[in-house]
Amino acid sequence: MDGGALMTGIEVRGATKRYGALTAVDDLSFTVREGAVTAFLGPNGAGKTTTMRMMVGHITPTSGSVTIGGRRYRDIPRPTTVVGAAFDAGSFHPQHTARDHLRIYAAMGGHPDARVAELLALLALTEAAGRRTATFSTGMRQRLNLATALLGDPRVLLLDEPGNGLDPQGMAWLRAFLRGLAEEGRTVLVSSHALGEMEQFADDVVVIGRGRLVTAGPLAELAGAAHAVLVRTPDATGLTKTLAGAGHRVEALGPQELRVRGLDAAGVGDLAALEGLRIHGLTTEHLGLEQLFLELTGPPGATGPGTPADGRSTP
Ligand SMILES: Nc1ncnc2c1ncn2[C@@H]1O[C@H](COP(=O)(O)OP(=O)(O)OP(=O)(O)O)[C@@H](O)[C@H]1O
Repeated sequence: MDGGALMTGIEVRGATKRYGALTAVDDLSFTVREGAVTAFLGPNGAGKTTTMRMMVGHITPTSGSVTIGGRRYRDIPRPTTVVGAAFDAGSFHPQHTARDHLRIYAAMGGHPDARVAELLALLALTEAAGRRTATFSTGMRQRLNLATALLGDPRVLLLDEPGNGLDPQGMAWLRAFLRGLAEEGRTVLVSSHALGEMEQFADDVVVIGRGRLVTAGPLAELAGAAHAVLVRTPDATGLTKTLAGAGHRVEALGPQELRVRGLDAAGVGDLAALEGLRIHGLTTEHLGLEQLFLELTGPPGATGPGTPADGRSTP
């Protein structure tokens, strides 16, 4: 996520949006790189939609800037050829057919009419093309929304909760589809509050809470950092003292079982060896993104980001 490859990357710099006394987005900075799927994560009301709407100029930041390929959306000529955005999948005119809908948006964006049939085929909507959108299922709506965003063959895709309401099959299809777009070199930013969904296919994550950045970076790095080590030791008391003294979090699971955070298995073994403490077993426990997310954003009602975990174990 370095700033070098920002041809069609997204750059959010100190973006703030206030609504009266409420600060929906608060001095937010992050970048989104091309050729990757970036999961934009946060609990309800965190400010994801507000931030994404700033990217396409629907909302003007109170301060700070949001640029795509170094330009504000409104300064991009024929912007829908560069940026495709999908927000509310429920906002189609109910009497329009899928084909009508796409033809109207194609005309508005100056895209060739032939693109409509191409996209209907790509999104498996050809058979339903003549049906009124009022009769569409959630999955069809989400696919029509994606088709609309793709009309201008944009290099940048901003998708607000595209997985909302999808069944497991629909979700599997969406994951493969978005990965394909990223592999073509596109910038794909996908918001979600359903974190388990994103864990399976995102390259990078940006986590926000209460309008502020909580963390951003490659998912693998974050998930790698979020592990615990389960230790079996007859010297639990001594090892707890040693580990806690070195600043690591230790939880007693039983008389001879500890869970350690902040250190990998080799580190635990080395510290124990230094102190002449016996280790009978070391297991690394990987935390899923869901657990990581809870740790980062805190449980509902927590006072701020970074609230420590409540010590629950993962299955
Ligand atoms: N037009 C508005 N006027 C006043 N407050 C607003 C407005 N739009 C959003 N907000 C508030 O800003 C905060 C962020 O909202 P936003 O919709 O961006 O969050 P979100 O992360 O997309 O949430 P969700 O996952 O629930 O969609 C919320 O507290 C919301 O109530």
